[in-house]
Amino acid sequence: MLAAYSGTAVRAAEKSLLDAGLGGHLMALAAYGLANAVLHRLDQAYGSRAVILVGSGNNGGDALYAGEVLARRGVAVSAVLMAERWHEPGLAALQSVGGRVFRLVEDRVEALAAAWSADVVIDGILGTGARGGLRGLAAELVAQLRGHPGVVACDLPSGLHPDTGETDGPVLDAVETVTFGAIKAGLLLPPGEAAAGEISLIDLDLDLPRPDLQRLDQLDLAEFWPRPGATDHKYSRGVLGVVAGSAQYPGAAQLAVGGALAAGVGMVRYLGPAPMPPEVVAGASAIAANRVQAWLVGPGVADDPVQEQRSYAAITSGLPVVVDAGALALLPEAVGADTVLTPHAGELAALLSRRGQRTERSDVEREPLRYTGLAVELTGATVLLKGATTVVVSPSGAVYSQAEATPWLATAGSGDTLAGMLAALLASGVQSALAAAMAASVHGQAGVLASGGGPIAASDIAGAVPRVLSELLS
Ligand SMILES: NC(=O)C1=CN([C@@H]2O[C@H](COP(=O)(O)OP(=O)(O)OC[C@H]3O[C@@H](n4cnc5c(N)ncnc54)[C@H](OP(=O)(O)O)[C@@H]3O)[C@@H](O)[C@H]2O)[C@@H](O)CC1
Ligand SMILES: Nc1ncnc2c1ncn2[C@@H]1O[C@H](COP(=O)(O)OP(=O)(O)O)[C@@H](O)[C@H]1O
Ligand SMILES: [K+]
Repeated sequence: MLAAYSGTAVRAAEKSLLDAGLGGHLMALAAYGLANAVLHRLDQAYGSRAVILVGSGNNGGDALYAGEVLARRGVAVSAVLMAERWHEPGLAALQSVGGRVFRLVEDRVEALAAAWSADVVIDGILGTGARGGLRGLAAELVAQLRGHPGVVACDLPSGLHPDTGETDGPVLDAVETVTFGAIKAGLLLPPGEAAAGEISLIDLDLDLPRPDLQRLDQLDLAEFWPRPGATDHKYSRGVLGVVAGSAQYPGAAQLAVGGALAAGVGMVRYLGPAPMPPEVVAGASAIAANRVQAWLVGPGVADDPVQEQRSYAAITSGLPVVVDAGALALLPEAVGADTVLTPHAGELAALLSRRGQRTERSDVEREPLRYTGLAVELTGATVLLKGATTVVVSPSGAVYSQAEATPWLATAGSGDTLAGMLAALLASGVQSALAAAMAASVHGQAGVLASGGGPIAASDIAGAVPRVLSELLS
């Protein structure tokens, strides 16, 4: 499990060490970690060139001391002072080993040329002390360096909000971010997380609280994915009730049920008009509440009053329920954490607008964590926001982000499959936010496996799920 923290939490954890006079020691550890990561990227240190973009705070200080280490190893190092102030001892250390210095206000052209001809550009402009994004000349230089293949970010890409992943102004895409003390949550959150590249953590032995964000890995999935025991039978594994599809949209129901069966559930009971595979119990007009452990409602139900009525009954049944697609519009005033909403950005904007918070899709795309949290606050539900990186927020404050997916998953019906997989986990008794993160991860991995780098149809995703799971669980 990757654990990530807000910038504030990391700074608070550092405080006792700083109070004990260990600030210089921490900076030295950070600088060595950063320099080592850069050295790993260079074929050989001697004869390579590095340019350091230096902001006014300690982030610039870390980068300058890393520059000193690199220069001692034979790298030709130049620093570009981006602001009117800089970390004086750090600059003196770099100059003492022959580092060159440019000042952005005076030497823009030379600084830009040096950066473009450098093997590595270290982005040390802003770290956890930033307020807002890059402005003025710094923003211009960074925009002119867009596409540089050798950017290594110091602690985080400058201009990326450490807590939220939001960006305000240009951000330089890094191949690697060397982050200090703890992974910052913003490095794992859309829309800015892609700028971080590969993430390396330099341990500073901080005493950290509960993480602000978690990302599940393969070991977590293997631990938490339900597997039947020798004494299990179909009812003990969990029975899922599904209200999906309509005469107009039968396919959504088939994909959702396909997702649930692939994820592994004891039985699916289906309400609706879509043709179902033989393993599904279908045909009843209602299902007594005690005959299922969880519900999935919504895919393909819009504009079918009977399906909408059934969806509403399931949502208000008190059982765990996944509310997807058309059923999002049927949500009562308040629900509980066992209700999991699965909107994409457009559906989340519509949901918030119905609750009196006028929101556009572009707002959600700019600040996904904030608007997902707002939906949790306004509904009481656990919310999974779909996208290239999927974000899950629960009323308990737990936040997950999963980024296994491929853009080939952006195909009609892909979300129906995800909803089915998630609902299967709820029926098996997995706690809702964890189930949401697990479903997003395995859905993403199944998409990657099914795609193999080329296009997929939604039904291919469910087809690949058992292979992903058998690899995980064996
Ligand atoms: N604490 C520790 O022990 C350790 C900390 N470590 C390192 O310290 C980093 C945090 O350092 P930090 O607190 O000095 O802040 P930092 O991110 O360098 O930038 C703030 C400076 O930039 C300025 N500024 C702000 N916003 C701006 C904007 N939008 N555009 C332009 N300028 C802006 C602001 O100046 P002001 O405007 O306030 O005059 C201020 O001077 C952290 O990320 C990690 O790398 C590690 O060494 C481990 C030990
Ligand atoms: N660019 C992307 N990269 C990776 N995954 C994506 C991307 N766009 C969408 N997805 C994933 O594909 C699925 C699309 O769901 P959704 O929009 O609900 O489709 P539908 O409603 O047609 O089923 C989600 O799981 C989402 O996370
Ligand atoms: K930085």
